[in-house]
Amino acid sequence: MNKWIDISQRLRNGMPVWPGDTPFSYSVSWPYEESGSVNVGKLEMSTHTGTHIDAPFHFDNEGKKVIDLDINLYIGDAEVIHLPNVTKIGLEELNGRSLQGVSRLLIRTDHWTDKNVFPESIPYVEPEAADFLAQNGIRLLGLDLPSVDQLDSKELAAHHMLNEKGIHILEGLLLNDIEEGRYELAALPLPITEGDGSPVRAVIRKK
Ligand SMILES: Nc1ccccc1C(=O)C[C@H](N)C(=O)O
Ligand SMILES: [Zn+2]
Ligand SMILES: [Zn+2]
Repeated sequence: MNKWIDISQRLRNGMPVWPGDTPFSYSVSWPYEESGSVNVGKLEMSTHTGTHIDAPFHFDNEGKKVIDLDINLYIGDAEVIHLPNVTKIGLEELNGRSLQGVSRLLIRTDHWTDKNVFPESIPYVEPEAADFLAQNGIRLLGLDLPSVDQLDSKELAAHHMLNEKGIHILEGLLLNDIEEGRYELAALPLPITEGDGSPVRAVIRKK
């Protein structure tokens, strides 16, 4: 049996977040010395910190919230593909990839090299790719990038197109040393009732 591999960014003070968004903060708000029995921590963070999922409510006021998402999306077989040196993820880049019998696709671009700094530019998903992925049965798309759209995009064409095609989004994976192939994935969101997104602990295991 292969071992589970952690493909999540560590949540830590000072970690990079979307420009202008809430910095990640963990502190012990009620220390052992004061309570007499326990350390109790306190978190402040954006729901889009590190490795996380987007709920459709993130980009659509009428969209589903985290609690409405089917947990079955986030556990099961996944294919990892490596697309190094791409500036976009479109039909050309995905051409010839066999996605037979798998509904989760994780794309390793290696583009976000220094995970201590937010990237300046990233490859983005082309709307036509969403169509292709949906036709191939993909329901969850994960990337080693902080967005599926260009960082300065206001239209968020890829977010919307993926959502329209029934494809859910997982962002900020760590896939540096992960070779292509078939894995099992588990990346469950927290049950945040009104959530527009949620951090996840994403893990994979080679099949
Ligand atoms: N946190 C933000 C603040 C302002 C504008 C966008 C974001 C995002 O998080 C977008 C990104 N595509 C995301 O889903 O993580
Ligand atoms: Zn997000
Ligand atoms: Zn997003």
